[in-house]
Amino acid sequence: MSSHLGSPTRRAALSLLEAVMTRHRSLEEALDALPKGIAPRDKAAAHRIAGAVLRRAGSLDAVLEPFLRREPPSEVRQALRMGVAELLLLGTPAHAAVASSVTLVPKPFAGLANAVLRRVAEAGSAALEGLDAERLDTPPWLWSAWHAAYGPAVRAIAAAHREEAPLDLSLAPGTAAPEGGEPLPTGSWRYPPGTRVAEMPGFAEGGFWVQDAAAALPARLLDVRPGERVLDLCAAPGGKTAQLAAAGGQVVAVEREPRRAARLRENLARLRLSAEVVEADATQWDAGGAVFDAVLLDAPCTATGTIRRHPDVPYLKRARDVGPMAELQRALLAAAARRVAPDGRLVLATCSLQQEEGEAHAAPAGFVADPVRPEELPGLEAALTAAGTVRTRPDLWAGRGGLDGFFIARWRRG
Ligand SMILES: C[S@@+](CC[C@H](N)C(=O)[O-])C[C@H]1O[C@@H](n2cnc3c(N)ncnc32)[C@H](O)[C@@H]1O
Repeated sequence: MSSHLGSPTRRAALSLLEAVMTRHRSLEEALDALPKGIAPRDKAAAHRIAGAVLRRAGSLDAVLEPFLRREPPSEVRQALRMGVAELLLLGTPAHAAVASSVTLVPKPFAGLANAVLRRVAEAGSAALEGLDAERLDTPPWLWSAWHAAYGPAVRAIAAAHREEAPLDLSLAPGTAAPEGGEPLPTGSWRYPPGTRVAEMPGFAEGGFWVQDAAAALPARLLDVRPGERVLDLCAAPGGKTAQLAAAGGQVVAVEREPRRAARLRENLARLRLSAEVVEADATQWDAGGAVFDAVLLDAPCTATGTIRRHPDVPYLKRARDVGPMAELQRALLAAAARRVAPDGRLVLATCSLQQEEGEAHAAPAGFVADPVRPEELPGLEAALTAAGTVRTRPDLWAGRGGLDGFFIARWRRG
């Protein structure tokens, strides 16, 4: 982080943190709500600072703890967290990190901020030593749920959430990968964290789209052949619709939110792929009796598998959200099953690490498991469960930049 980043960046970072941590808005919404005049470079830098604070807030608070006798106002706490993050995580020179955080707090707190951050700067990275960072930076309800589901691997999952995720691309058939990437055994291409896709050569021409390597698996496992009738339920922004259309499917894509459906159409237009986009609630949609050879349900979920990419998720979701989400998924799964042709197949995917939203889902009535085979998951055999479903986790492919956490099940009419 360069030392000359001015206050527009830090003011923007502070407003992002207030939006997410105090008002429980998503980081994406908060980024959209930043003043229009802010330069893209400042916006990206603000995003990076806010991301570092969201990922490590528990550790940052533990560093601040000895210096705070009473709870400061929320904006002061955020400015202090930002200062500590810049000092200890982002490599900002001490004088710039201290001075800029001090200017963010109301006058009566300037002395406190200055004194605290100087002390932290003196301690340097030693201030983080000995902390149980994995636990501190994970909300207790997620820690317990993951411990119950994955045992000691909870620590590796939490550690993976500290790292910024790489950029993964899916390529349309016949497209050459942009320079600087690494091919992954499952077919995606991986680029270093922070790579800006819209600036990559070929983006406007539409040969590729952003999609985590794990997010690319569900559509691949549906194994669509050219000309098949394919239904994509809960489709926007359309990464999976694009895969299904690129495989030659005659795709109907159903999405409930009009703004998201509009984005899906824009994305398909950029990619020069076609699908019939239907704006409807998939549980209510009247398909007029139509059935499909292959149905993909990428159901809405708590998204706890995407914390690496969305460090705001732990501040937006609560333990009590999981049950109702699983209930909605069951309703969507029943609706999806009704649209499967007599010899058709069905894939369910959720980007959650919560087992209620994954392993707990039973085959719909009249369906049997269509177990995924190891050769369908090259390099990712560890993600295959005994039941023939797929469970990816952020700590898989650890030396390679990790993966989002997905659950995938495949069934066919029995
Ligand atoms: C996990 S996201 C889908 C991501 C998408 N499949 C992709 O690959 O880009 C879930 C989507 O489901 C939509 N959704 C939620 N409930 C729905 C419903 N009842 N019917 C249709 N779409 C729904 C949400 O608006 C959201 O766009």
